[in-house]
Amino acid sequence: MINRTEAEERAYLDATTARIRRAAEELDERIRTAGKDIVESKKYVWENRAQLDPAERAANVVDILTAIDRGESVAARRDRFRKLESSPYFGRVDFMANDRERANAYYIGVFSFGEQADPNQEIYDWRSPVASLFYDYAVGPASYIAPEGDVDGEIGLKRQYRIRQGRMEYMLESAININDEVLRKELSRASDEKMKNIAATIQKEQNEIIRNDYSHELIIQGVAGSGKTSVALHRIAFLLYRHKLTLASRNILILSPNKVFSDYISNVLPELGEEPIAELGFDDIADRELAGAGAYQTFAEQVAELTASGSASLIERIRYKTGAGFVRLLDEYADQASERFFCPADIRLDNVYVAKERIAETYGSFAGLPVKLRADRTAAAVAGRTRDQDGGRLSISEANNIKAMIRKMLKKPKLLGIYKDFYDHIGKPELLKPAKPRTLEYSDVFPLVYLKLRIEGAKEYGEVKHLVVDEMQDYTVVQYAVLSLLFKCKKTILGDVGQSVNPYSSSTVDDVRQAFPEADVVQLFRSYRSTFEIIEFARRIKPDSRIVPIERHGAPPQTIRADDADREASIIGELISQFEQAAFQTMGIVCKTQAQAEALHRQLTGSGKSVRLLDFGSDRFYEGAVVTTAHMAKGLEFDHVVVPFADGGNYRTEMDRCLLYIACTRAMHALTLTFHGTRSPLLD
Ligand SMILES: Nc1ncnc2c1ncn2[C@@H]1O[C@H](COP(=O)(O)OP(=O)(O)OP(=O)(O)O)[C@@H](O)[C@H]1O
Repeated sequence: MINRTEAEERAYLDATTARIRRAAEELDERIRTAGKDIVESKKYVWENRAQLDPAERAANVVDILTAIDRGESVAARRDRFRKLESSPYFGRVDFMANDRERANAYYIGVFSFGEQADPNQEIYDWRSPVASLFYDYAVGPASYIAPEGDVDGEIGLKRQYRIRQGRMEYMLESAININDEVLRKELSRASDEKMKNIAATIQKEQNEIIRNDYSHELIIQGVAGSGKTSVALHRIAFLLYRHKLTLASRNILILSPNKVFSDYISNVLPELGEEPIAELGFDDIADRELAGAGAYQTFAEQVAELTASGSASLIERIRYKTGAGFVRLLDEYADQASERFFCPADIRLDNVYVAKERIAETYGSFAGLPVKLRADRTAAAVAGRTRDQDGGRLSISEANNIKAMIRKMLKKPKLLGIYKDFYDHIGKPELLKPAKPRTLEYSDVFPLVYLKLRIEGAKEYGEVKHLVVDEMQDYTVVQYAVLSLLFKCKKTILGDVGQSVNPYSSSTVDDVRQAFPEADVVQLFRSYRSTFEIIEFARRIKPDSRIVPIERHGAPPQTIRADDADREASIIGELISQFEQAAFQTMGIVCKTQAQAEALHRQLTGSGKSVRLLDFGSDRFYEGAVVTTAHMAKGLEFDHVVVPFADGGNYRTEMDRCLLYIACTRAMHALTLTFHGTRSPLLD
């Protein structure tokens, strides 16, 4: 066995970092030489431009571009080596395959490094087949799936390391699975400005999801803090590694709830050596599909309206339009509207006659296609088959004439007209009510998009080969129906039905499955973000949650009663001052409504506190103290969370319960609630 003792491990680490440094320096040299060559080649082309013929010039340009490409990929490798130099590996498994006589020590890192010839000198990428031993097994019998088949054997040793700046901070030997002690140490650290990779401490139940390469659609239902987002991003990194030749970062798209969240998660893939992936919001989809169709409310505006007041008729409209039966009604209407919009008539030209019955019959044979395509196909088919009165083929101009006449038989009203007609058709015109003059309510936006796609046809996002949908509970059945038309690719869909910010239009796992009946579903119950005490506290707010805390302890959450509103604001001010003295990086003051957040932010900054407002207009996550709403804070986390206005008037309904639960579960290490008046009954 190599490197038995800690001293040997430290010497091995020094030797390894030195090898990596040398390799990085060699690459530096190659980059410098390549850079010089490129400059020389450019100079040559420029100086000889008069003598070179166009073909030679083009060939030279291609050479230069290829050299630049090559240089960039060498630079990317060099950057990976530089990162490795600081932290080459985090784990080790000694594994002896049954058909071998000796065990190999496999060191596992974020990237691979070394010569294939000697496994003991190599660092294995955490996504490589052999690395799965590290995540899935304790010491004892184990197996992994290699490209050539299953490899069975025995793990004799498992170690974990924390190495930073080339220095080993600790090393732990574990007979059991990824050591709880290491995980606890990792989770106890103060937060960063951005989400970090978890490659060193991926848990077995998470690893199974990350390495799932077979599900076309995978739904991850996980409690707050169970690592869903982290797991989804690591799964993407895994798939990019496994399918290098066919899948690239540009083929992956994440549908994210807002720009702050996108910014927050943006470091994970680059840390894992992959390019960042593109992100899109449902608002972008609406903008793309409804360009020119008129104004509409945004999701944020709907949430603001609901959290501030939420009239019974608004709630009824939202409920109706997000119910499972609603997509069926839209489908039925789209099917028959396609028939209604097409009005065949006899065609009579000098020497040609086409009966309307023939046109109708041809149109019928293209049932199922979007109307415009259906009319085009009908026009082409009828014009191609028609003969003149003498039995001869039609001239080109006659055929074009007939095609144009048939296309005109499609009497499709404008999109909004169709949508209004839909409500008349189902006998519920009162359900279409503008949010303000000439502005559609948010609950109408995606039914309208869906109807448009069904009637006019969907233009898919062709380059996308994998779609990640985060916060799945906040999208409606209709939105999933829209996704199923626009994205036929593989999908990872994740969320938590217990964390809906909009209970009147949220989706359950079953709702999502209606759109993707073949989807596989996995569930996560262990929560990693918060201390045991914070999770116990959150569980009181939502007793039906199946959240399981991990054994990491901290101060019990505090609920502070103030005498009045001014006193409450000054208590929050004091908490900010304490935070500034503490070792924490982030503090989230999480309000229920946007109006409350704005007012509190004004008050705090007015009294000289350094605190930012995080709202729907924000586009990045900040360190320090921020005032925000539960809706915005979804998916984020803070070292210390303060929940102001936790009184019975502010938090009382079932929707408030969800918002309060979301706010509390954003806390990693400390949680404080403040109120004046009566304490919210949801806390007891
Ligand atoms: N295996 C792990 N090792 C270390 N940290 C982990 C692990 N799994 C999750 N975490 C940490 O737990 C926190 C929560 O993770 P993440 O945000 O991915 O969870 P989530 O399920 O998406 O949360 P939520 O739904 O509440 O927003 C993060 O700080 C993440 O780094």
